[in-house]
Amino acid sequence: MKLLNAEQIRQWDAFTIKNEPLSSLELMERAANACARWIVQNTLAESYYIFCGKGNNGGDGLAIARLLYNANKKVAVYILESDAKGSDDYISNFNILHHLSAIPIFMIRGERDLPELPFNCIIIDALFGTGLNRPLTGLAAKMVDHINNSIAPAIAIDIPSGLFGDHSSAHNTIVKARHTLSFQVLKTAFLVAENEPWIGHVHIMDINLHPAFPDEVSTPFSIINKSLASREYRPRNAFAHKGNFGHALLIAGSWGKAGAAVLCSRACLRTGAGLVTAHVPQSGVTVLQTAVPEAMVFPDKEAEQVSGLNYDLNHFTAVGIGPGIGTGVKQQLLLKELLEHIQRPLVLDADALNILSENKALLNLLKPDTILTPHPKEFARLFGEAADDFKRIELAQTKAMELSIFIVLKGHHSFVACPDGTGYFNITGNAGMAKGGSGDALTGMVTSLLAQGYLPKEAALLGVFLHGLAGDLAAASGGMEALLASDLIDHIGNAFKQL
Ligand SMILES: NC(=O)C1=CN([C@@H]2O[C@H](COP(=O)(O)OP(=O)(O)OC[C@H]3O[C@@H](n4cnc5c(N)ncnc54)[C@H](O)[C@@H]3O)[C@@H](O)[C@H]2O)[C@@H](O)CC1
Ligand SMILES: Nc1ncnc2c1ncn2[C@@H]1O[C@H](COP(=O)(O)OP(=O)(O)O)[C@@H](O)[C@H]1O
Ligand SMILES: [K+]
Repeated sequence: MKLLNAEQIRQWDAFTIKNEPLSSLELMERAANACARWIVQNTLAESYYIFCGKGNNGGDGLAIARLLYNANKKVAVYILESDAKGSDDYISNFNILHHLSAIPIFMIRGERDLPELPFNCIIIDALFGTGLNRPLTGLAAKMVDHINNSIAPAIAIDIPSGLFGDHSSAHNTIVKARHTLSFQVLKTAFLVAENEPWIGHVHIMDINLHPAFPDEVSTPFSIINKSLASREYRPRNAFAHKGNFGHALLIAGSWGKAGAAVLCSRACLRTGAGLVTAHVPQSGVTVLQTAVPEAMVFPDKEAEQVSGLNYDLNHFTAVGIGPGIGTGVKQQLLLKELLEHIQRPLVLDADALNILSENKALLNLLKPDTILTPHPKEFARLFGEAADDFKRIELAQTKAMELSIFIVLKGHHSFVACPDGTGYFNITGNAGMAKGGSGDALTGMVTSLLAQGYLPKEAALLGVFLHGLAGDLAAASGGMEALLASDLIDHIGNAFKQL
């Protein structure tokens, strides 16, 4: 699913108005209806304090006020006064509301006009939406501070006021919403960690924008959703044999970190690879053969670390390297040798990435379409710190293009930067996965898909989606706190079944 920017969402509104056709006021009514319905179904409050600007976001707020009143809720409306006369649809809704004398409307001209907010009210934030074009200052910023200083929860309409949809809002004054009710599609602002303090729980209201529009626009970003993942998925042929599903090689583990090799291998097998060989130090052999009897083991000549490649890499259909290997001289030499000789699809994770960070010249050895799976710290070590999350995403895209590789920037919404300049945000996964071992499972899963013949882009997108979905299914059955990477791996099968 394409990820549209604020301007494209505005164009989608206009396209719907022209082609459905309907009036913009009717579309606003549809949006307000969806929000009011959600508010009635999901909240119980003594009263609703609705803060409105004079643009269309404020128009939404005025319509919501009327609909909540019609649903027997106690409402009061506070309008941020400005020199602007207000958008047409704002004015129409203001006139309708004005005639309903039962709803009190207050104009806020100065700080003294700000109402006291009782603890048992709900604040509806309809001050600014996607039309925000600069950070809030003056009375608007004071109003937001006033909302944020209240203990009553705020529900933001479309986007918390003060937040930009498509770029960083660091240092802005922004409404801290408990819930955000947004329209039709996710905005980029909801996908980055730096906005977590403002957006609360995001709920997407379907307002039936015209389905033909997304096909007409091109966007660099997309969302990995179930339909995209299902399109990538290739079910197994009934007459298949293990030779059809490739042979994955995983180079992982060191003394005290044999678990990384176990998790990685198990995830690789659970994702469907025909054969899995783990190259581990000798100390890891018994651990691996006991914990994952389905995997074959290639014991290194060293006891505590992997140190060399004494086999033909062409024997394997895909290779994953990094989890728990350490960053010593021998591992550095091993990685260099691997990068020089490999002719197969490759995934680099964890310590393999840390070695690259300390030996940047190795980046030039990366073959096209290699997949790197850094978390934000590993990414910073590799490519430098970014000023904010949006800049980090931009940097990932630049580097993916420059080096012709895939970069899976891991996080709550992992971002897959592709060498063709496109990028994909994942929407599965949960905070239960924020625990050592989850990343090792991802390495095994992506390597497994590569081994089975999925193209690197397909493997990265499907792997990230299934990994998050398996985490979600595991969390649904055992809760987030208790979630182990092993539980995630045990749910990979159920994740496949949902495709
Ligand atoms: N037909 C449509 O276009 C629909 C629009 N919808 C709503 O319309 C919103 C967008 O409405 P608008 O484009 O009118 O924009 P806003 O309602 O976000 O308001 C923008 C207005 O505020 C001014 N402004 C921007 N930044 C400011 C700042 N920092 N300080 C003071 N003033 C500032 C702008 O000049 C503009 O006049 C969406 O977020 C959504 O809530 C929905 O009703 C769905 C349908
Ligand atoms: N809060 C979260 N929401 C969704 N996914 C998460 C969250 N925290 C971690 N993850 C996922 O778990 C994995 C953690 O990987 P990583 O940081 O490399 O950890 P590890 O120490 O297990 O290797 C990533 O795929 C990441 O996207
Ligand atoms: K808002």
